[in-house]
Amino acid sequence: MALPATTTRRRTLAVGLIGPGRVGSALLDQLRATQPRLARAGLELKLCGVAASKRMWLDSDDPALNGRSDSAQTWRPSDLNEFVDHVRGIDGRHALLIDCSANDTVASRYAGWLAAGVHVVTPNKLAGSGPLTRWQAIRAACASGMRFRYEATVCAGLPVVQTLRDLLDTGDELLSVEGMFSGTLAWLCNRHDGSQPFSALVREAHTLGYTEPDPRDDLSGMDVARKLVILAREAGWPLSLENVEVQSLVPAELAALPVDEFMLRLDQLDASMAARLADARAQGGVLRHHAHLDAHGRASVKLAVLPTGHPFAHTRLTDNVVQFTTRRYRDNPLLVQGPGAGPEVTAAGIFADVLRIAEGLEVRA
Ligand SMILES: NC(=O)C1=CN([C@@H]2O[C@H](COP(=O)(O)OP(=O)(O)OC[C@H]3O[C@@H](n4cnc5c(N)ncnc54)[C@H](O)[C@@H]3O)[C@@H](O)[C@H]2O)C=CC1
Ligand SMILES: N[C@@H](CC=O)C(=O)O
Repeated sequence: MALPATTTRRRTLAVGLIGPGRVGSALLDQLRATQPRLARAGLELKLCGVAASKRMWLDSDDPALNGRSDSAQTWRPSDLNEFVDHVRGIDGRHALLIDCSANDTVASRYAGWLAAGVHVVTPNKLAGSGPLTRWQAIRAACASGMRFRYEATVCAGLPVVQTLRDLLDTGDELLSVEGMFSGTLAWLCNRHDGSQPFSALVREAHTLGYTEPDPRDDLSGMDVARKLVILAREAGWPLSLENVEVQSLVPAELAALPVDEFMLRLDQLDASMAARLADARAQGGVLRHHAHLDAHGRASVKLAVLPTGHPFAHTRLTDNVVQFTTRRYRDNPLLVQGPGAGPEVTAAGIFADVLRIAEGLEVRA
């Protein structure tokens, strides 16, 4: 539903952002830039705080701290309980937390926040793909009317979760999903032509904000496995990560290193990736990172050689492709395709979730 150009219906949503990294910062920029337009549409997204892993900012509520810094708003040590209490406020206002971290401890708090009357939006995949019981507790916590939205967990800003939701809510039945779900691997496959080492491309993808905070999550296939689990659960299938067959590109000796050390030893991937490229060319094909999920609970993620005439061979840059085969779309699957990684597009996916929640808010005095 489009925002009205102008309105007399005014709503305010108190917002707290957790994880001001690449995606979180892009979202803050977008929130700032769209404020006048939202105000005309009767919506105030009131940023009440930002929490990083070690410190947080709350909007000027501590006279002692503010006094010391000449009334400027001040950063202080991070404390999620204090942060959430502050965003909720004491006046029963509408409140929303946006988790832009990739942290499991933060994800483990969602059910409690929802139960306490706070909406949650996140691109963090760890709740949707983590322990099934935790996922079920989050869904159960929404029963009181709180909203939990996570569109950006699957293919960043592309409307994948919502498309599946709409299919199911209108009575369709999911039979299978296949496609390319990693923006990073799509970009790497498109750029890996032998003119520079694979490791240099991984570093560039990291700098561009396409990879996960730890790029091994992408290279190991785990990021895509998480997306399959999220989609499966959306369809009502009780899939967990251990049910997904995943082919990793990370050599065992690099798997457990601290991330900084892994980045220093990235060139250890170069020889095997050069060999895979040569093999694909010898077969007259291209490398593509491919995933598949079906109603029988089969789920797999792998780097495949596809013929050059295959539709997935003609994708560009970070393009993801998600192909839903359903009862209605059985002969000709429904496709969602486009850029699937990067701070800007991911932030826009999160922002759209925030607006969907805001749209449903009742006006409170
Ligand atoms: N980069 C992309 O294209 C996409 C990213 N995502 C997801 O978005 C999330 C953020 O990704 P990036 O911004 O790229 O990562 P990032 O590493 O740039 O930012 C993560 C932020 O979270 C903060 N953080 C970590 N632990 C925290 C804690 N306990 N409390 C508060 N803050 C904490 C870090 O300090 C950092 O500021 C991840 O969950 C990622 O999977 C989802 C779709 C696309
Ligand atoms: N690192 C992820 C970002 C989006 O989920 C990817 O490359 O797809």
